[in-house]
Amino acid sequence: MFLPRIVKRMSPLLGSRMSLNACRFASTDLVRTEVDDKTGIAVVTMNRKPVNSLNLELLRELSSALDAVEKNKSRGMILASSLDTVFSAGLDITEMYKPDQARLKDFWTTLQEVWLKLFGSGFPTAAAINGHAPAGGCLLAMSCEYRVMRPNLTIGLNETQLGIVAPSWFMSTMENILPRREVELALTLGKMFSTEKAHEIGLVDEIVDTKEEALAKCTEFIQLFARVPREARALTKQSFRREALQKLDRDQDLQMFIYLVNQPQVQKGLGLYFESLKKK
Ligand SMILES: CC/C=C/C/C=C\C/C=C\CC/C=C/CC(=O)SCCNC(=O)CCNC(=O)[C@H](O)C(C)(C)COP(=O)(O)OP(=O)(O)OC[C@H]1O[C@@H](n2cnc3c(N)ncnc32)[C@H](O)[C@@H]1OP(=O)(O)O
Repeated sequence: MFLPRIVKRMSPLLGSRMSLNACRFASTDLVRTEVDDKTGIAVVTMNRKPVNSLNLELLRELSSALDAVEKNKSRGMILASSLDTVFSAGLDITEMYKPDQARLKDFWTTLQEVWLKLFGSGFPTAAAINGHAPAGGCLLAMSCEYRVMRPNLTIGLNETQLGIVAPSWFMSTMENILPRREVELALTLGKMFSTEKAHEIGLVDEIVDTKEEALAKCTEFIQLFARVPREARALTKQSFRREALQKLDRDQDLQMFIYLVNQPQVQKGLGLYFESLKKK
């Protein structure tokens, strides 16, 4: 459950530029939201060790954080990770392997919700990709309008490598950034791009050395819109994204997901993949 703890104070504990400004914090264990009072930009930080895998609870808290950013009328939102080397490992395999059926339904519905809110948000969004971003992690980053990444990491939709299929709205999200042919190739290969390659093809906008620099670049991007009327900007962004958003038939997508995940060969594949991750 989202229980925001909101305080207003000067924070000598925070590093970088955030420390200079009074900040409001709305935090839970899994997601920390800090709004810089000077810029009005919210930094939403995922904090689920060891790899920010997206389980039901993390997704619920992300969903609530997005509601809070919208409600607070923040100038924009930066999505980041508290972990040193991982942005998000994507969907938590344990939610899909030998699942409790009621929870599985909740899990997928909440993922849809997070995507609809993030991809369809009116406020400006940017991802500070300070660690690897496979599959669902890549989806979150791609749902933002701008991506800044540290070097020597990986990002991509690797689902086919796991023997599963990325839903069509994952594909549309990548198609919002890259040419269709490039997307088809990336998805059929289950390609994980290095930071450098992702930058070369335009999946990532900038490469920086540190998380602090990534946050600063994301802030600069969001501040580009400071003088653009908020509503006009929001409607323009949403017009560009409407087709992809409307294509998602939530009920049908849920039924398809439940059916596919419960197939014995998919369960076997997920089990083997999970074991291989553990043995690593
Ligand atoms: C033919 C028909 C087809 C089928 C259709 C079927 C279904 C279709 C429907 C839906 C599609 C579903 C879409 C899914 C999208 C996804 O997001 S799936 C998840 C994909 N994610 C990954 O492949 C990433 C896997 N992880 C990694 O590559 C690495 O962990 C990572 C690079 C992120 C970090 O590396 P490192 O720092 O070295 O950490 P470790 O690898 O050592 O991992 C630490 C512990 O974390 C556990 N873990 C890692 N990833 C996950 C995860 N995604 N879920 C759960 N747990 C994870 C790992 O096992 C380690 O645990 P341990 O410490 O050993 O207990």
